[in-house]
Amino acid sequence: MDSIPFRRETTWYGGRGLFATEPIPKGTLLHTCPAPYASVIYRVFRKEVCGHCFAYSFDARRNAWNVKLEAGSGIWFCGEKCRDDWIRDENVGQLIGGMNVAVDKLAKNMDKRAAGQIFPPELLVSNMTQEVIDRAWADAESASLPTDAQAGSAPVLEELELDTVRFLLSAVVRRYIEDSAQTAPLLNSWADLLQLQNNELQYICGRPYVLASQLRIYAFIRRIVSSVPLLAPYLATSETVRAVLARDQGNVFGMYEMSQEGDSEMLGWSMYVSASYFNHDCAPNVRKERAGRALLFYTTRDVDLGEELCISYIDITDTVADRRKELSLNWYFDCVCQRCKRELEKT
Ligand SMILES: C[S@@+](CC[C@H](N)C(=O)[O-])C[C@H]1O[C@@H](n2cnc3c(N)ncnc32)[C@H](O)[C@@H]1O
Repeated sequence: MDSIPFRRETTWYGGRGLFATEPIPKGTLLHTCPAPYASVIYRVFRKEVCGHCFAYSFDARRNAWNVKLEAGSGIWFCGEKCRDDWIRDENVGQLIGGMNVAVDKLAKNMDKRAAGQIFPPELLVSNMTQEVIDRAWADAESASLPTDAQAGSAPVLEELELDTVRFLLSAVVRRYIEDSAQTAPLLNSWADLLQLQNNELQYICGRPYVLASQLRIYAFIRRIVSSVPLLAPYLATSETVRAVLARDQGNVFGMYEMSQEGDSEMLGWSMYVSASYFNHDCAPNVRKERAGRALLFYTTRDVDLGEELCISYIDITDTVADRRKELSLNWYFDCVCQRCKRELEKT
């Protein structure tokens, strides 16, 4: 099929979705996202997973990890091709490698005894509003950067927060690459990313402690980037970091590796902008497949003209109650799909 057989439209239940513009046979490759806009491999997997193609690279025959380090980057690769492609496409100006090393260095200097501390405590309010959030970010922006004499006073971050730092930095570098036009955006631009659903208020209202965590992350990133003149403009305000954080929840994809036994392990997460327009259905007609850095979307059955194209965000073998709970808790919506409707009517 030469043309794209779907288009983006407003759904009857709010927001946008993708709808078939012609009948589409089962097994059709609908959409390919060649590379994520931003991504991170969990630190614990960094030496086991290729930093470019995201392959889990344990060599069972040699009982050894197959991944080779690109010196000075803090990133490991399954082989030379991935390393060279990464240097060419991702590590423009050695920014990502440099950022990774700087994150590791600053993280080492954190006072681990203080890990987990939550501040400022006044942000732990249960009646979180957009106004409280906006004010907190404005205060964080106007806070002055520590002087060299205070170099040891880096904000203390937990492991997942440090992974979030790396995820955000990958977005900052991607934005810089786009602006400096060193390579054309592969598929999605910063402007496209900004069009994604913003879940900031829902996320923070549901988990008020997240706001203080996000501000610590921003303070940590400012410390790292203040010494990199090319990236400093993106951190002068909180716009870039806040925009990505607001779209992280509810729009990103887990990076999974399937074992031969059929278990899946989450290795990290990534943001593929165009792929985020697939809504959820508990009886989906589209499945996604990761092929290296790319995400591919295939129809799982024949689709009629005008039908919405949906993937599943969760384990659809769960009961209707469990599915709805999961979607509400972690995806912030009440599912309107026909399967939920049918199953709810029976209960
Ligand atoms: C990844 S986004 C999908 C694109 C989104 N509709 C938009 O306009 O940006 C996920 C959001 O879409 C909506 N959504 C997706 N599947 C849904 C469903 N089955 N029922 C109700 N809302 C759904 C929810 O607002 C959810 O937070």
